[in-house]
Amino acid sequence: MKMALRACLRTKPGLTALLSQLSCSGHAAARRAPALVAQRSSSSTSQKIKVDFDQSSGVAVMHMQSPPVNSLSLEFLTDVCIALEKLEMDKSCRGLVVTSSQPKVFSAGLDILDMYGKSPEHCAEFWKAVQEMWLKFYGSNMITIAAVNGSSPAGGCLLSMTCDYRIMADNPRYSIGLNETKLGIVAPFWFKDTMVNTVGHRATEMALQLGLLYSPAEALKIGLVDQLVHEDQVLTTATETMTKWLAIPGILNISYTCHFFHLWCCNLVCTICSCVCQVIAAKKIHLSQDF
Ligand SMILES: CCCC/C=C\CC(=O)SCCNC(=O)CCNC(=O)[C@H](O)C(C)(C)COP(=O)(O)OP(=O)(O)OC[C@H]1O[C@@H](n2cnc3c(N)ncnc32)[C@H](O)[C@@H]1OP(=O)(O)O
Repeated sequence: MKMALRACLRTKPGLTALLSQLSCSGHAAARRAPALVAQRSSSSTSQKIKVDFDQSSGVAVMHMQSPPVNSLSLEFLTDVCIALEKLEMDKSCRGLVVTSSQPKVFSAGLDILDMYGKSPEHCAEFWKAVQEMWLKFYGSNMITIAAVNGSSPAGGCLLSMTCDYRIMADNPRYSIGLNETKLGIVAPFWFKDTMVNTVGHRATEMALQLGLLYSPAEALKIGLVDQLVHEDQVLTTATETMTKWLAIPGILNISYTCHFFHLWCCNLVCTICSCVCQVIAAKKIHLSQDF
């Protein structure tokens, strides 16, 4: 699925334009962008994101450093999008590892304080930033690996699922999953679709209906993560794994993408049809009650 968006971005200038319109240009441009210096190794830091880029390997590591739990606030999401945009523009950067600088937590998901009691304008901007993060990761031209070195509920799980590969710390105290139902929230359809593309329909159905959070071992079993390693090895394993992925010529990825893009389009059409059917059904019920 991620590959599909990537192919689409490569082949359809229209979508690229659409994505760049959706991109950080509004709120993000107003913020100071961390610069990536063209040298062998460089480091750029915003308040909440630190990016180390090794030019010799073409791999960048994005450290999320927003205490206490890397919750996805508007400010945090904006910094992530700016950093991603910068890396994307640098054609020498081919791989990205995302990890957390916070102990025990990869990301706690959407910042609940940024969603509660805020103006409609703030909520709209916040929600746009969430979608933008998803689009930028899923549509990235880079190979992306999530080094999940702590718990990763809800939006944190979504973030990891937008990556090509997930390595999680093998610590039973950590958990990962889309637990929105437990919070009394319905996960948006694109959260659901991202999970379907990762673990399949049945596992997603169970996970979402019950709002399940999985231990690392359970997550590995259903394919929510791809590999478990000792806590201290998460980042090194991610960079080693990246070498394998980058050894595959990018062109081969593209051929898979066409197939996945087709599936993604079908899925979107089905979702739209199902929404229309629900509206028609609701109207019919309403009319039949009138008579
Ligand atoms: C219409 C919307 C559709 C989309 C819907 C949902 C998507 C989402 O992502 S909603 C967010 C869901 N997130 C969660 O349910 C996670 C809740 N947090 C936790 O489970 C734990 O905090 C976590 C396992 C991440 C870490 O546990 P601990 O290490 O034990 O830390 P604490 O629980 O003590 O938390 C420390 C500190 O962080 C604050 N916190 C935690 N999560 C969030 C969050 N998502 N947003 C904002 N703040 C968060 C927590 O309140 C503590 O604050 P203080 O009490 O001030 O120290």
